[in-house]
Formats: sequence, C-alpha cells, structure tokens
Amino acid sequence: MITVTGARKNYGDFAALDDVDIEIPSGSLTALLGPSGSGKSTLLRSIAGLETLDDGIVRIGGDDVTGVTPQKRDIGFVFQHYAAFKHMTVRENVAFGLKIRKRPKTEINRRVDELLGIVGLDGFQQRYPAQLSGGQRQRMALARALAVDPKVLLLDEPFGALDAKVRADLRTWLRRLHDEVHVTTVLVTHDQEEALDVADRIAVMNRGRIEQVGTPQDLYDRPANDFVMSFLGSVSKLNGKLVRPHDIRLGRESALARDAGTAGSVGITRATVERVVHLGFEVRVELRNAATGEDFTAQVTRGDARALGLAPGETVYARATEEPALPETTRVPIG
Ligand SMILES: Nc1ncnc2c1ncn2[C@@H]1O[C@H](COP(=O)(O)OP(=O)(O)OP(=O)(O)O)[C@@H](O)[C@H]1O
Repeated sequence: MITVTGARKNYGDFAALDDVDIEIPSGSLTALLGPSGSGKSTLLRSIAGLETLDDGIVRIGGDDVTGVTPQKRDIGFVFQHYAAFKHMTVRENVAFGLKIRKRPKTEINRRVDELLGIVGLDGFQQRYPAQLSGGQRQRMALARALAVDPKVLLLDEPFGALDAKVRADLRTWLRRLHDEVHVTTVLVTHDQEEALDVADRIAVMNRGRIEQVGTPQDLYDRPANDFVMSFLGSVSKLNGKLVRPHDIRLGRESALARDAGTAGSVGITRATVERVVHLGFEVRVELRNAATGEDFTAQVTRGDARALGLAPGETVYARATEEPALPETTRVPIG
C-alpha cells in the first residue's frame, strides 16, 4: 500500500499539489489521470522521492519514506523518454541494477532472461538500444525497472512518445504483465482511454487536487462531478445538462413519441441534423437544438443512422435515455 497524506507542493505561488490524500492498494494498477499541469507527475515524483514535498507524508508498505532518498525507496521508475545506456546491450541494460547490487552472475543471467521473456524481448539480449523500436525500448525499460524486484513500479507516461497503434499494443501488454507480476503500479497518463483500458483504479486529478478515485466503471457510471464526467469519455450538453452522446436517442417524431409517452412531452428535443460523421461501426450526429440553437452531439449505431435516414437539414427528435448520474457531492472519500 502506498499512502500519501496532506501532500502540498508549491512552485512560487502555484500549487502543483494542493492537499492531496490518496491510498494506492498493494498489487493494484492505479492510473493518475488528468489534464496537462494537473499535478500527476509531481505526485508520482513525490512518491518516488524525486520531488520534496512542502508538506505531507508518503508511506510505502507502512513505512514513512518522506525523508528517504529515491535509491532507498525500493521503487522502479520508467519515464516517457527512457534513458538507456547506449553502449550497453539489452542484457547489460536490464542487468545493470542487479550488477551494482553485486548479485551472483548466474542469478543475474537467469533473472534477465526471465524478464526479457515476460516483456516479449526474448532473443534481443545482444542488441543495442539503437537497434530497438520505441515500443521495444520501453519494454526494455520496464524489464530494467522490474529487475531489482521493486515494491512499487512508477510509470510516467511510459508510452507517451509512441504512435497510437504501438501504444494500444503496449497497454494490453502492460495489463498482462501486471496480472503476472502483481507489483503495485502507478501509471501517469492524460489519456482517458489508456486509463480505462489498463487500470483497475483511476484517480482523476485537476489543478493539484484529486477529484475522485474509483474503478473505471465507477468513474464512468457515477462521476462525482462535471469535471470527472467530461474527462472520462465524451459528453454533450442537452438542454443545459451533461449527457453522454451514446445516451441520446434519436427518432422521427412518431417513433420517439411512442417511446417517451406523448409527442411534445418533457425531455423530447426537436433538433436539426447539421452533420453526420461515419466512425466505422458508430455514427456521430451533430445536431442543433431547434428551441435553444445550442449544438449537441449524439452517437448512434450505423444501423440506427441508416434506419432513420439521417442527413443534414433533416429534423429529428432527441431524448436523453438516462439522467446523468451526478450526485450533489463533488468529492468522494478516498480509499
Ligand atoms: N520545477 C518546476 N518549477 C516550476 N513549476 C513546475 C515545476 N515542475 C512542475 N511545475 C508546474 O507544476 C504543475 C504541475 O506539473 P506536473 O508535471 O505535475 O503536471 P502533470 O499533470 O504531470 O502535467 P503533464 O501531463 O503536462 O506532465 C504545472 O503547471 C507545471 O508547470
């Protein structure tokens, strides 16, 4: 378990961390998710000991490590731009931490081979970092961070510099690696899809504070506030309320009216189709509210779009299928 209590970090007048409390359970893969500048890296680096807090306590496995140097915190760290030793082979890079700990050579070789197997780099032992792709280099970085059996693995946008396809592959792979190794992992990302995909818990950060912590499903289904709702998935505004585009039903008058009770009943909005964008299986429909002139977006299946014959200029009727589940409270207990 990692526990951060009352963490504050200021840069001049600017509060990068503004009284942050968080508990990260042992064996979890927790994502710190938030926009640029929200304090994710500062929090991660404080857990690593690379940043000194102005106030607050960091505990790892019950021990107060607030004043302990990074080297003695028993952590593995991977950055976006991993600084590999260029003159060393993959084997030597991964073995580095074990070598300086003076482990026996046979043990080092066994461990390095095992790790390279886990990260899918078997057979790459003799290559140099320059002979690896970006994705392979990040996997080598993970193997190196894991080599010394850290209590905690800290990842700061580890896939940030890679293209979308490689990122997606590495996500799946990180998830599998975590299921195998179970090391308590904290991943910093600004990419909600990445967080939803790999993490079992997500802490949403905004302006140096934690807005909400929970499972991906909790956060998506029961966001504590508009910020969390907008950050986890797309949102649209229908008659002043935030709604997920998937949760907007479209219909021609009679069908939707039958569905909703009577024509013109509360909650049915007349709208004009502005644009229809085909996104593969789904279709994004950009609409204008006939009463308010506000633009909003619905997302429907290709089949529904075809059945409705959606085209720019057409009039349709929209209804939110669910009330957005926004409770009164804006904060949720942590842990
Ligand atoms: N050494 C520093 N000196 C001054 N300001 C800093 C320093 N480090 C970070 N900051 C500021 O603190 C804020 C939080 O930075 P941090 O890197 O934690 O954000 P982040 O959420 O990780 O964002 P990003 O995704 O862009 O890295 C930012 O506004 C940043 O400009």
